Amino acid sequence: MGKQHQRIVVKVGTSSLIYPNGQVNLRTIDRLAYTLATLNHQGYEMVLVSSGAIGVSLASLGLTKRSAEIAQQQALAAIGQTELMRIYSQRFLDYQTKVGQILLTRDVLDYPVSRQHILNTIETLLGDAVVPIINENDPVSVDELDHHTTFSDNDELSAQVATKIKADLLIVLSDIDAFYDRDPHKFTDAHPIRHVSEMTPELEQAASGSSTQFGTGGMVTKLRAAATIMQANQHMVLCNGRDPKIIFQILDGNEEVGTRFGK
Ligand SMILES: Nc1ncnc2c1ncn2[C@@H]1O[C@H](COP(=O)(O)OP(=O)(O)O)[C@@H](O)[C@H]1O
Ligand SMILES: N[C@@H](CCC(=O)OP(=O)(O)O)C(=O)O
Repeated sequence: MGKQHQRIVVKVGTSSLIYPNGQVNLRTIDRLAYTLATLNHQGYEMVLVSSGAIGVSLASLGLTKRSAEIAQQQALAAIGQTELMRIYSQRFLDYQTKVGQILLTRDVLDYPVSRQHILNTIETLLGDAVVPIINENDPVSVDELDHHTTFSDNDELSAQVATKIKADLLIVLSDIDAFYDRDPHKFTDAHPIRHVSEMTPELEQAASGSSTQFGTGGMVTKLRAAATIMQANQHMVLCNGRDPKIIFQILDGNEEVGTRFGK
Protein backbone atom coordinates (compact mmCIF):
# COMPACT_ATOMS: atom_id res chain seq x y z
CA MET A 1 0.00 0.00 0.00
CA GLY A 2 1.21 3.57 0.38
CA LYS A 3 1.21 6.57 -1.87
CA GLN A 4 -0.20 4.74 -4.92
CA HIS A 5 -3.57 5.04 -3.13
CA GLN A 6 -4.74 8.49 -4.11
CA ARG A 7 -8.54 8.24 -3.97
CA ILE A 8 -9.73 7.00 -0.62
CA VAL A 9 -13.28 6.30 0.60
CA VAL A 10 -13.61 6.21 4.40
CA LYS A 11 -16.76 4.71 5.93
CA VAL A 12 -17.53 5.45 9.56
CA GLY A 13 -20.26 3.59 11.43
CA THR A 14 -22.64 4.73 14.13
CA SER A 15 -20.77 2.77 16.80
CA SER A 16 -17.68 4.97 16.18
CA LEU A 17 -19.67 8.22 16.26
CA ILE A 18 -21.93 7.62 19.26
CA TYR A 19 -20.80 6.61 22.76
CA PRO A 20 -22.56 3.58 24.30
CA ASN A 21 -24.39 6.07 26.57
CA GLY A 22 -25.96 7.70 23.50
CA GLN A 23 -23.90 10.92 23.44
CA VAL A 24 -22.20 12.11 20.26
CA ASN A 25 -18.48 11.28 20.19
CA LEU A 26 -17.15 14.73 19.22
CA ARG A 27 -13.56 13.61 19.87
CA THR A 28 -13.73 10.98 17.12
CA ILE A 29 -15.53 13.35 14.75
CA ASP A 30 -12.89 16.02 15.36
CA ARG A 31 -10.03 13.58 14.71
CA LEU A 32 -11.79 12.29 11.63
CA ALA A 33 -12.09 15.83 10.27
CA TYR A 34 -8.43 16.53 11.13
CA THR A 35 -7.23 13.34 9.42
CA LEU A 36 -9.29 13.70 6.25
CA ALA A 37 -8.51 17.41 5.95
CA THR A 38 -4.77 16.75 6.37
CA LEU A 39 -4.80 14.06 3.69
CA ASN A 40 -6.88 16.34 1.47
CA HIS A 41 -4.20 19.02 1.85
CA GLN A 42 -1.55 16.44 0.94
CA GLY A 43 -3.32 15.81 -2.36
CA TYR A 44 -5.35 12.69 -1.60
CA GLU A 45 -8.95 12.69 -2.82
CA MET A 46 -11.00 11.89 0.27
CA VAL A 47 -14.65 10.77 0.32
CA LEU A 48 -16.45 10.16 3.62
CA VAL A 49 -19.42 7.79 3.91
CA SER A 50 -20.89 8.53 7.32
CA SER A 51 -23.70 6.87 9.22
CA GLY A 52 -24.94 8.49 12.39
CA ALA A 53 -27.99 10.52 11.36
CA ILE A 54 -30.30 8.48 13.56
CA GLY A 55 -27.73 8.23 16.37
CA VAL A 56 -27.16 12.01 16.44
CA SER A 57 -30.89 12.59 16.37
CA LEU A 58 -31.48 10.29 19.35
CA ALA A 59 -28.73 12.15 21.24
CA SER A 60 -30.18 15.57 20.47
CA LEU A 61 -33.68 14.47 21.51
CA GLY A 62 -32.35 12.76 24.65
CA LEU A 63 -33.64 9.33 23.55
CA THR A 64 -31.78 6.05 24.07
CA LYS A 65 -33.63 3.73 21.70
CA ARG A 66 -34.62 4.03 18.06
CA SER A 67 -38.30 3.37 17.36
CA ALA A 68 -39.11 0.23 15.37
CA GLU A 69 -41.56 2.20 13.22
CA ILE A 70 -40.14 3.11 9.79
CA ALA A 71 -41.70 6.59 9.59
CA GLN A 72 -40.32 7.41 13.05
CA GLN A 73 -36.83 6.27 12.03
CA GLN A 74 -37.05 8.32 8.85
CA ALA A 75 -38.12 11.37 10.84
CA LEU A 76 -35.21 10.79 13.24
CA ALA A 77 -32.82 10.55 10.29
CA ALA A 78 -34.20 13.80 8.85
CA ILE A 79 -33.53 15.58 12.14
CA GLY A 80 -30.14 13.98 12.74
CA GLN A 81 -28.72 14.42 9.23
CA THR A 82 -28.77 18.23 9.45
CA GLU A 83 -27.17 18.13 12.89
CA LEU A 84 -24.55 15.60 11.74
CA MET A 85 -23.62 17.80 8.77
CA ARG A 86 -23.53 20.90 10.95
CA ILE A 87 -20.98 19.19 13.21
CA TYR A 88 -18.93 17.92 10.25
CA SER A 89 -18.86 21.18 8.31
CA GLN A 90 -17.87 23.09 11.45
CA ARG A 91 -15.04 20.65 12.31
CA PHE A 92 -13.75 20.41 8.73
CA LEU A 93 -13.77 24.21 8.43
CA ASP A 94 -11.55 24.34 11.54
CA TYR A 95 -9.03 22.49 9.35
CA GLN A 96 -9.58 24.69 6.28
CA THR A 97 -11.56 22.10 4.34
CA LYS A 98 -15.00 22.38 2.76
CA VAL A 99 -17.48 19.52 2.67
CA GLY A 100 -20.49 18.77 0.44
CA GLN A 101 -23.44 16.55 1.36
CA ILE A 102 -24.63 13.75 -0.93
CA LEU A 103 -27.64 11.64 0.05
CA LEU A 104 -28.17 8.49 -2.00
CA THR A 105 -30.75 5.81 -2.57
CA ARG A 106 -30.00 2.57 -4.37
CA ASP A 107 -32.05 3.45 -7.46
CA VAL A 108 -30.01 6.63 -7.95
CA LEU A 109 -26.89 4.51 -8.42
CA ASP A 110 -28.73 1.83 -10.42
CA TYR A 111 -30.14 4.13 -13.13
CA PRO A 112 -27.43 5.19 -15.58
CA VAL A 113 -28.57 8.81 -15.94
CA SER A 114 -28.86 9.62 -12.23
CA ARG A 115 -25.68 7.60 -11.54
CA GLN A 116 -23.78 9.71 -14.06
CA HIS A 117 -25.04 12.92 -12.47
CA ILE A 118 -23.91 11.76 -9.04
CA LEU A 119 -20.52 10.69 -10.39
CA ASN A 120 -20.14 14.08 -12.12
CA THR A 121 -20.95 15.83 -8.85
CA ILE A 122 -18.46 13.75 -6.87
CA GLU A 123 -15.73 14.28 -9.49
CA THR A 124 -16.37 18.03 -9.45
CA LEU A 125 -16.24 18.20 -5.66
CA LEU A 126 -12.99 16.19 -5.59
CA GLY A 127 -11.56 18.37 -8.36
CA ASP A 128 -12.25 21.39 -6.15
CA ALA A 129 -10.67 19.65 -3.11
CA VAL A 130 -14.03 19.46 -1.34
CA VAL A 131 -14.73 16.33 0.75
CA PRO A 132 -18.06 14.72 -0.23
CA ILE A 133 -19.89 13.36 2.81
CA ILE A 134 -22.31 10.64 1.77
CA ASN A 135 -25.15 8.95 3.63
CA GLU A 136 -28.21 7.02 2.62
CA ASN A 137 -31.19 9.27 2.00
CA ASP A 138 -33.12 7.57 4.80
CA PRO A 139 -36.38 9.59 4.58
CA VAL A 140 -36.96 8.37 1.00
CA SER A 141 -35.45 4.88 1.30
CA VAL A 142 -38.11 2.20 1.38
CA ASP A 143 -38.32 -1.33 0.04
CA GLU A 144 -41.65 -1.99 -1.59
CA LEU A 145 -42.60 -4.79 -3.94
CA ASP A 146 -41.53 -3.09 -7.15
CA HIS A 147 -39.44 -0.28 -5.77
CA HIS A 148 -36.12 -1.09 -4.12
CA THR A 149 -34.43 2.08 -3.05
CA THR A 150 -32.56 1.01 0.09
CA PHE A 151 -28.99 -0.17 0.39
CA SER A 152 -29.02 -2.94 2.95
CA ASP A 153 -26.62 -0.83 4.99
CA ASN A 154 -24.00 1.93 4.78
CA ASP A 155 -21.28 -0.75 4.50
CA GLU A 156 -22.87 -1.78 1.22
CA LEU A 157 -23.35 1.87 0.23
CA SER A 158 -19.65 2.60 0.81
CA ALA A 159 -18.60 -0.39 -1.31
CA GLN A 160 -20.95 0.70 -4.11
CA VAL A 161 -19.54 4.23 -4.02
CA ALA A 162 -15.93 2.98 -3.89
CA THR A 163 -16.40 0.76 -6.95
CA LYS A 164 -18.34 3.38 -8.94
CA ILE A 165 -15.73 6.12 -8.37
CA LYS A 166 -12.86 3.60 -8.81
CA ALA A 167 -11.38 4.37 -5.40
CA ASP A 168 -7.89 3.03 -4.69
CA LEU A 169 -8.91 2.02 -1.21
CA LEU A 170 -12.02 1.71 0.99
CA ILE A 171 -11.31 2.09 4.72
CA VAL A 172 -14.13 0.89 6.98
CA LEU A 173 -13.87 2.33 10.48
CA SER A 174 -15.75 0.29 13.06
CA ASP A 175 -15.75 -0.28 16.82
CA ILE A 176 -13.58 -3.36 16.44
CA ASP A 177 -9.83 -3.67 15.66
CA ALA A 178 -10.09 -6.20 12.85
CA PHE A 179 -12.10 -9.01 11.33
CA TYR A 180 -11.79 -11.94 13.76
CA ASP A 181 -12.33 -15.66 13.30
CA ARG A 182 -15.48 -15.12 15.42
CA ASP A 183 -17.19 -12.24 17.19
CA PRO A 184 -14.70 -11.08 19.88
CA HIS A 185 -17.53 -9.49 21.86
CA LYS A 186 -18.92 -12.99 22.38
CA PHE A 187 -15.77 -15.17 22.32
CA THR A 188 -12.74 -14.07 24.34
CA ASP A 189 -10.45 -16.47 22.45
CA ALA A 190 -11.22 -14.96 19.01
CA HIS A 191 -8.16 -14.22 16.81
CA PRO A 192 -7.72 -11.34 14.35
CA ILE A 193 -7.30 -12.18 10.66
CA ARG A 194 -4.83 -9.70 9.13
CA HIS A 195 -5.26 -10.45 5.44
CA VAL A 196 -8.10 -11.88 3.37
CA SER A 197 -7.23 -12.51 -0.27
CA GLU A 198 -10.39 -14.46 -1.15
CA MET A 199 -13.82 -15.05 0.37
CA THR A 200 -14.48 -18.51 1.74
CA PRO A 201 -17.55 -20.09 3.41
CA GLU A 202 -15.50 -20.31 6.67
CA LEU A 203 -14.96 -16.54 6.66
CA GLU A 204 -18.64 -15.96 6.01
CA GLN A 205 -19.47 -18.19 8.96
CA ALA A 206 -17.10 -16.24 11.20
CA ALA A 207 -19.03 -13.02 10.63
CA SER A 208 -22.10 -12.34 12.72
CA GLY A 209 -24.38 -9.38 13.35
CA SER A 210 -23.85 -6.33 15.49
CA SER A 211 -23.67 -6.81 19.23
CA THR A 212 -23.47 -3.09 19.97
CA GLN A 213 -26.41 -0.89 20.91
CA PHE A 214 -26.36 1.48 17.93
CA GLY A 215 -24.60 -0.41 15.11
CA THR A 216 -26.78 -2.19 12.59
CA GLY A 217 -25.14 -4.59 10.14
CA GLY A 218 -22.31 -6.03 12.22
CA MET A 219 -19.61 -8.01 10.42
CA VAL A 220 -22.01 -9.66 7.97
CA THR A 221 -22.51 -6.47 5.97
CA LYS A 222 -18.80 -5.53 6.22
CA LEU A 223 -17.84 -8.87 4.74
CA ARG A 224 -20.40 -8.37 1.96
CA ALA A 225 -18.86 -4.95 1.27
CA ALA A 226 -15.42 -6.59 1.16
CA ALA A 227 -16.71 -9.17 -1.34
CA THR A 228 -18.02 -6.37 -3.61
CA ILE A 229 -14.66 -4.61 -3.40
CA MET A 230 -12.64 -7.76 -4.08
CA GLN A 231 -14.84 -8.68 -7.04
CA ALA A 232 -13.91 -5.34 -8.56
CA ASN A 233 -10.21 -6.05 -7.89
CA GLN A 234 -10.08 -3.21 -5.39
CA HIS A 235 -8.88 -3.06 -1.79
CA MET A 236 -10.51 -2.56 1.58
CA VAL A 237 -9.14 -2.22 5.11
CA LEU A 238 -11.35 -2.75 8.15
CA CYS A 239 -10.01 -1.18 11.35
CA ASN A 240 -10.93 0.51 14.59
CA GLY A 241 -12.35 4.03 14.24
CA ARG A 242 -11.73 4.99 17.88
CA ASP A 243 -8.86 7.18 16.69
CA PRO A 244 -9.24 7.93 12.97
CA LYS A 245 -5.55 8.96 12.84
CA ILE A 246 -5.10 5.21 12.28
CA ILE A 247 -5.78 6.11 8.62
CA PHE A 248 -2.29 7.70 8.46
CA GLN A 249 -0.75 4.37 9.52
CA ILE A 250 -2.72 2.48 6.87
CA LEU A 251 -1.64 4.87 4.13
CA ASP A 252 1.95 4.63 5.38
CA GLY A 253 1.75 0.90 4.60
CA ASN A 254 1.49 -0.49 8.16
CA GLU A 255 0.09 -3.99 7.55
CA GLU A 256 -0.34 -4.77 11.25
CA VAL A 257 -3.34 -2.47 11.40
CA GLY A 258 -6.86 -3.93 10.96
CA THR A 259 -7.72 -6.49 8.28
CA ARG A 260 -6.76 -6.01 4.61
CA PHE A 261 -9.10 -7.42 1.98
CA GLY A 262 -7.83 -7.91 -1.57
CA LYS A 263 -4.91 -9.47 -3.41
N1 LIG B 1 -16.01 -12.11 13.05
C1 LIG B 1 -16.17 -10.90 13.61
N2 LIG B 1 -15.08 -10.09 13.78
C2 LIG B 1 -15.23 -8.85 14.34
N3 LIG B 1 -16.42 -8.34 14.76
C3 LIG B 1 -17.53 -9.09 14.61
C4 LIG B 1 -17.45 -10.41 14.04
N4 LIG B 1 -18.72 -10.92 13.99
C5 LIG B 1 -19.54 -9.98 14.52
N5 LIG B 1 -18.85 -8.86 14.90
C6 LIG B 1 -19.46 -7.69 15.52
O1 LIG B 1 -19.57 -6.61 14.56
C7 LIG B 1 -19.52 -5.38 15.29
C8 LIG B 1 -19.27 -4.20 14.35
O2 LIG B 1 -20.40 -3.94 13.57
P1 LIG B 1 -21.47 -2.74 13.90
O3 LIG B 1 -21.85 -2.80 15.35
O4 LIG B 1 -22.55 -2.80 12.87
O5 LIG B 1 -20.56 -1.45 13.73
P2 LIG B 1 -20.60 -0.18 12.79
O6 LIG B 1 -21.48 0.81 13.48
O7 LIG B 1 -19.15 0.22 12.79
O8 LIG B 1 -21.09 -0.56 11.42
C9 LIG B 1 -18.43 -5.65 16.30
O9 LIG B 1 -18.51 -4.82 17.42
C10 LIG B 1 -18.64 -7.13 16.67
O10 LIG B 1 -19.42 -7.28 17.86
N1 LIG C 1 -28.26 5.92 7.37
C1 LIG C 1 -28.21 5.50 8.77
C2 LIG C 1 -27.08 4.53 9.00
C3 LIG C 1 -27.39 3.09 8.87
C4 LIG C 1 -26.11 2.23 9.04
O1 LIG C 1 -25.68 1.57 8.11
O2 LIG C 1 -25.45 2.32 10.20
P1 LIG C 1 -24.02 1.61 10.61
O3 LIG C 1 -24.21 0.11 10.72
O4 LIG C 1 -23.67 2.23 11.88
O5 LIG C 1 -23.04 1.99 9.53
C5 LIG C 1 -27.94 6.72 9.67
O6 LIG C 1 -27.28 7.67 9.22
O7 LIG C 1 -28.33 6.67 10.84
